[in-house]
Amino acid sequence: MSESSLMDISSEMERLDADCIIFYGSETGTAESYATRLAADGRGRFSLGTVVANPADYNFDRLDKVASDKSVVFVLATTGDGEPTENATNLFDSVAGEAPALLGLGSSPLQSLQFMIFGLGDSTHDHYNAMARRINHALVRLGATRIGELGEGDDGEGTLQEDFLAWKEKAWAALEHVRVVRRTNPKHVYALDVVEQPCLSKDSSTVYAGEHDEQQLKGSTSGPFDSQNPFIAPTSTSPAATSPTTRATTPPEWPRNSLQGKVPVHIRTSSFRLPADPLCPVIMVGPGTGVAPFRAFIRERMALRLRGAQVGPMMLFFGCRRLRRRAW
Ligand SMILES: Cc1cc2nc3c(=O)[nH]c(=O)nc-3n(C[C@H](O)[C@H](O)[C@H](O)COP(=O)(O)O)c2cc1C
Repeated sequence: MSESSLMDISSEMERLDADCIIFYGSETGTAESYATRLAADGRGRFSLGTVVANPADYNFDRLDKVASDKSVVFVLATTGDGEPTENATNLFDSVAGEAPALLGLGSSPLQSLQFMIFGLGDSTHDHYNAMARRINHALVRLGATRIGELGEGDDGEGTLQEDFLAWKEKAWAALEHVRVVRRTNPKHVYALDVVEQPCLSKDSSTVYAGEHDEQQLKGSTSGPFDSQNPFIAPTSTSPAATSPTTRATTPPEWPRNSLQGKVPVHIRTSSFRLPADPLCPVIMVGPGTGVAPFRAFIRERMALRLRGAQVGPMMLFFGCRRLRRRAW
């Protein structure tokens, strides 16, 4: 795109009535999907007008024009040898290049800009998260104020997802301190009745504890848990293997302080399903928590088999970077 056809950020935010623009620098799509999730989160939780934007389409030389009641978010992967992704090169040149045009506007041209930033990187590379670090440094040098921490997700340690989720919560909390944002009740939250069954323990064969994520295994999530600070138990259920009344079981460490007869459950629907034909052979590759739906697939076919149905062969490949991370 030629320089003249690049869009002006502040006019575009005005046109779209956006409170928050989220730029992603992405080579293989992860940063883009995180930006999209962040935008949905901001809309759902705070009714923020969020827009996801490709930096390749925008002119960053006039970042100073962004109004002080707006927020700019950067979700940036590092590629090459500590380089910006292809779609973020103009962002990099305008903000962190050798002679940013913005510097021609004075010593602190971005003093009214407030930004949030999360980097995606891999600590096995020499220039870990170089893109987010350099953009963060350059923006602060140009006078901008960061909201929350500089988030760093580590693909090398396999904690990208957990790092992102942890950063996101802190970043939203920081935004609440500097902006008048009101939390809204998230959609798709169901209040399920809690039925105490003292005869059950965590070792009972009918109790399924879900897949714990990295933070829960480390014990770094803490209550009180509610819809704004959810206790996440990534899990997947098989309709053939479970009855409607016992389908959801709480993990043994479920925070009992939040159970007052009802438990709010946010169900994220997915279109990820077994093939309709039960005879179809299935090869499943599920590293990390990605193995959760496959466990349900296997239980589904086991249940069908126990009922006398013919089912196709299944192969599951589970991978993780280190033996000690093998949670299951
Ligand atoms: C070819 C290549 C080069 C990379 N170089 C770096 C690097 O220098 N520093 C770093 O922290 N991460 C590096 N990474 C890791 C990526 O930033 C990380 O995997 C990120 O999640 C990719 O996000 P994306 O899917 O949005 O492109 C590299 C990844 C690839 C594939």
